[in-house]
Amino acid sequence: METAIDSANKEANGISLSEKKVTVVFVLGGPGSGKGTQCANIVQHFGFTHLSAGDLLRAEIKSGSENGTMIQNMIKDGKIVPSEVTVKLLQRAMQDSSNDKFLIDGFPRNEENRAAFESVTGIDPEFVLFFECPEEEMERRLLSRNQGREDDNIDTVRKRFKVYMESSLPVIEYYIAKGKVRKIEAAKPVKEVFEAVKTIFTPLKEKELYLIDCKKPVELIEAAMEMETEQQLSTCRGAEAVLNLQPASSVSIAYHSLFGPHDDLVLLELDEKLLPDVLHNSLMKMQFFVLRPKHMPLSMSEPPTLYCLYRLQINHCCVEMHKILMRKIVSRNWWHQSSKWHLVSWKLFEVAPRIDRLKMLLSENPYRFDDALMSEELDEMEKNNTRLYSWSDLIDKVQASADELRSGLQALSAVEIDGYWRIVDENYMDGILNMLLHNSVLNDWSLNGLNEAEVVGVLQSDGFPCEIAHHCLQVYGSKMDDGMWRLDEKRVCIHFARGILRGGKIRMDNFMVEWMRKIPEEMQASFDMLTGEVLTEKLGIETWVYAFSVSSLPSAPAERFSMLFRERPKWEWKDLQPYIRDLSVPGLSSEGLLLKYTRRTQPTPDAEPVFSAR
Ligand SMILES: Nc1ncnc2c1ncn2[C@@H]1O[C@H](COP(=O)(O)OP(=O)(O)O)[C@@H](O)[C@H]1O
Ligand SMILES: Nc1ccn([C@H]2C[C@H](O)[C@@H](COP(=O)(O)OP(=O)(O)O)O2)c(=O)n1
Repeated sequence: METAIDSANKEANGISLSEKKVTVVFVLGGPGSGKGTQCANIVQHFGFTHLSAGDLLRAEIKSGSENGTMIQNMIKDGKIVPSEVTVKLLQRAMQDSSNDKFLIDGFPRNEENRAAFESVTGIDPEFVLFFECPEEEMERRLLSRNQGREDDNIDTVRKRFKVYMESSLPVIEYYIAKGKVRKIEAAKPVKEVFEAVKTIFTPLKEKELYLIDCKKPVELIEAAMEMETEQQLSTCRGAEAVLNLQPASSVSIAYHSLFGPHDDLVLLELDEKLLPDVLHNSLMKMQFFVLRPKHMPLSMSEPPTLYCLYRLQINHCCVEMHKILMRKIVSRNWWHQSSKWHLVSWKLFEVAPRIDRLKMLLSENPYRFDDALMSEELDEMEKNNTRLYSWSDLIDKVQASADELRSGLQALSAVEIDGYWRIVDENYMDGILNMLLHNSVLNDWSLNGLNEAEVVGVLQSDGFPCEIAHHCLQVYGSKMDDGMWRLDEKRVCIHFARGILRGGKIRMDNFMVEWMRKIPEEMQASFDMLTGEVLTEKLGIETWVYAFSVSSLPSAPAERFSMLFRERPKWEWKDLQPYIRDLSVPGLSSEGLLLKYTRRTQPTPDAEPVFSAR
């Protein structure tokens, strides 16, 4: 009968394992230190294949190999079997496996083992996991192991300890010198030991990022979630466990092998109202979408810069999604292995939506007077060529929730025209606002009580499209309870200040004269309104004013601060505050932001603090 050793011999000239690019972790420690127990956990969570040298040798005895008796006698005596035999068994097991990540447990047990493995396979271990445990504890464990092992008797155990001290410890010292040993205190309870083991394997896993593939059958996701979370969270299972995850916490989830491998990120967006449905009834209809484009940054060290999105579909019709309950980053890897489940652990980070990107996209092609004339003639082809974005295009490109996108569009004063979201050119907005004000004088309208239908009708007859007329009311006014519109003094005044300052820096007195001249009679402008819109500068005895609008600054804090300090190396708090109050960084207070990006100095205790670049 052909044994494992015989056939491994035959294969010795086949594909070399080093060509197969395998990852090997050696697991060492005294007999009974818990190597086998922890290896089982590592396999479950990190997708390695476990190869126990002892188990392979015992299987070889059972197989009736010609070496069987020799191996049996050596084990009974606590001795180490010749490397030739053990290395071939390991080599054969690795070659037979479709996995490329192996935990080799109980090997190399002496220098000869180590050298033979190295020269036969050419493999250098990724690292060596070393379980350190006092002898009394190991002895106690071995004598109550109850696996029917012939060598778990006090005499053999003592011999094994001696061999371990004399032959195995030098191997560990060899790897310590190479900086490869990761030591674990193994005398603690199994769970605690595994916690320590996990932290060692986690950085290894983080080298790769994976995602859920939306094209795979949904039942598999659910089944997989059920399986893993059942073990992990007794009160909270399946999709519920995922949905209930708190930011910065994590849960391990298993996916069926049909899902892998993946290399992207996922984020969850879900209408709160749908939650009960999702949790109790419609689980089978869940579908996951991946919206993160390939070019997104993958750095795990800066979670707030990562954006990912996974969406929920119910009954195969896309549901309008209102609220991000959480964003999830699949932060763990996915080892290909022969067993059918793969494991992945999710970590949640709150991330900010990419509103700068929205601004950039919409600024590519603002809506101008010409568009108003051409709108009807523009066919689909032309629209594609002129970079227009519908709601769903923006959801895809901006990676914000529906709510965030809506408020981003509002902040940019964007308007939906013919199904595409547009920023309206400033000159065009100026034209329509002036026309509205002009008509209010002609028709004796009060700016505190404008009739929508009348205003829109008149503006339309002046050649402005209906959507733009409505948009003008929305941008510069607010609708009151009685259905009438009131123009907002501040917004109108800022509009005119911006218009004047578009020409560049201007002396304060000239600016004030021109500004007052533009402002409608019913309104009162005050310079305070321009906080966060303009900066002033003393040149000799004169004060000059220039546009520096918070809305034109990037929304990412690092870029924002760098822009601010480029503008002015030192800022007093009262000047700085309007330019940073809108910054919202999940998990970081405004105090935290200042600490992170600025250096604060206070010449005397009662002087105003001054902020400069850190
Ligand atoms: N951390 C631990 N605390 C208590 N008992 C343990 C622990 N780890 C393993 N054991 C038990 O000790 C015995 C030896 O563990 P095992 O994993 O077989 O060790 P090894 O593979 O290093 O010889 C087993 O019966 C196991 O259930
Ligand atoms: N590299 C190895 C590993 C194990 N053996 C033999 C000698 C060991 O005492 C037995 C049992 O090893 P195993 O790793 O299964 O068990 P313990 O860690 O000693 O509890 O197998 C060997 O000869 N060479």
